[in-house]
Amino acid sequence: MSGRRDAISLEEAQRRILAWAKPIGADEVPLLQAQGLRLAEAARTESPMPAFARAGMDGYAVWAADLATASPQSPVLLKIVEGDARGALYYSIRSGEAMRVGTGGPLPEGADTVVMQEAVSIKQDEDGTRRAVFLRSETAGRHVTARGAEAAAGSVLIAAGTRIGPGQAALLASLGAARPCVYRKPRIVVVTAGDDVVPVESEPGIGQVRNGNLPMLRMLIESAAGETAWDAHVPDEPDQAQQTLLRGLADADLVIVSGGISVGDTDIMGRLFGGAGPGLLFSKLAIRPGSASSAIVLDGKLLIGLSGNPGACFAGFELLARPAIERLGGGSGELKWCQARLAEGSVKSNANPRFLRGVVWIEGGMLMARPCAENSSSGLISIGEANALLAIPPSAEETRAGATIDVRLLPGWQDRAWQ
Ligand SMILES: Nc1nc2c(c(=O)[nH]1)N[C@H]1C(S)=C(S)[C@@H](COP(=O)(O)OP(=O)(O)OC[C@H]3O[C@@H](n4cnc5c(N)ncnc54)[C@H](O)[C@@H]3O)O[C@H]1N2
Ligand code: MOO
Repeated sequence: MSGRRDAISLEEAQRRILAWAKPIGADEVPLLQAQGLRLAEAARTESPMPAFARAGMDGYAVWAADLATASPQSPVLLKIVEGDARGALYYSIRSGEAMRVGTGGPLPEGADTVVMQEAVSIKQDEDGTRRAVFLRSETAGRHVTARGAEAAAGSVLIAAGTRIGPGQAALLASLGAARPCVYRKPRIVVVTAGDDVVPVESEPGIGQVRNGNLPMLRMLIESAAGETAWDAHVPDEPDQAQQTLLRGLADADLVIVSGGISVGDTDIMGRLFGGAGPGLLFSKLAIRPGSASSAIVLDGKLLIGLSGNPGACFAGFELLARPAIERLGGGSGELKWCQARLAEGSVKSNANPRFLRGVVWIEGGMLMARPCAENSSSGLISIGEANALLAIPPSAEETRAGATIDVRLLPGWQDRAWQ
């Protein structure tokens, strides 16, 4: 058996994965536990935002027209009427009056403007009446946020599917959403495979390596807002591998396998992808690295097979597993690309698109990119160095410095981009 498999394009592979993956359900959770999850229902405001016209400064609420003629030579004096200490929700002023207001407090009815207290002096008449003295006119509406200035009643403030971060938390809290309804966190089982892979605590024998893909995949899953239900390592023993996979499929929303997926004699997972069974989505991709990536639906669950080669495993996760996890968690799963200028040297093109681990940075307001050294499928160091995947289009020629290429920014890419 040659083990020959038909390659499909990355776009087609992503389409097949996303056609299968659907959000797995939604729950109400305490607001703080919603961090990083996606909102399942749009958040609306029932009242206008803000709900009342609000003072932007500590000072005096006035009717701006009263100050039209104010100047140092001809001050305008307005009678101070009393509000409460924090503002004057139930108070109103008339022409000729001013009222003390605090930052964030409601504007009294009749007022349209706030004058900062630094620009106002107070004068007391003999009968005890206090007057505010204004030396300048003021534009109507100054230092006032109108009722509904941010949003009208009934507006959608956060669209369904939005990931919840600090800004969304502030908004949800202001709406009283103590337990927002969010898409469930996808539960993932990670299975690494191969007699040649030993636990991190062990001393590798000849031809063996430590299991670096396991912590890498677990952290990648975390960065995609998924959670690892459990992980396991299986030796090159088909029955054990099958048992583990079946258990994984029963427990998880998605199973990710690393290693043993190719056509070699010991590639136990590869046998799964070798036949063209009904659930097989693909078993080879026309990309480098990551060409051995595979996917199959078994027992109604998705199983993604990634290369054991660390660099290819990483690329396969970013291009296939991340979109699947995003989609299961209520996102679109669509990978966004932007453009960067290739900074130095030239990059060898291939008959298939290449997705190189690279570094992007900002220089003169432009996004620049360079591939990491040792960008092979088995490369390890470049995974830690990369903050982007650089898409090198297929071509007979090399891609030269100065060319504009598509780049996929990796989570936390800014940390490096500004260094
Ligand atoms: N005749 C063919 N051979 C290969 C093909 C092919 O189409 N025809 N595809 C090649 C490509 S592309 C890749 S990528 C690899 C995929 O191999 P496997 O996924 O089966 O990976 P393994 O053989 O299990 O391991 C490869 C390599 O990676 C190391 N490894 C494995 N697991 C881990 C781990 N958890 N942590 C760290 N390193 C790991 C392992 O020691 C091997 O060195 O197949 C090509 N061959
Ligand atoms: O999946 Mo393999 O990486 O193309 O090296």
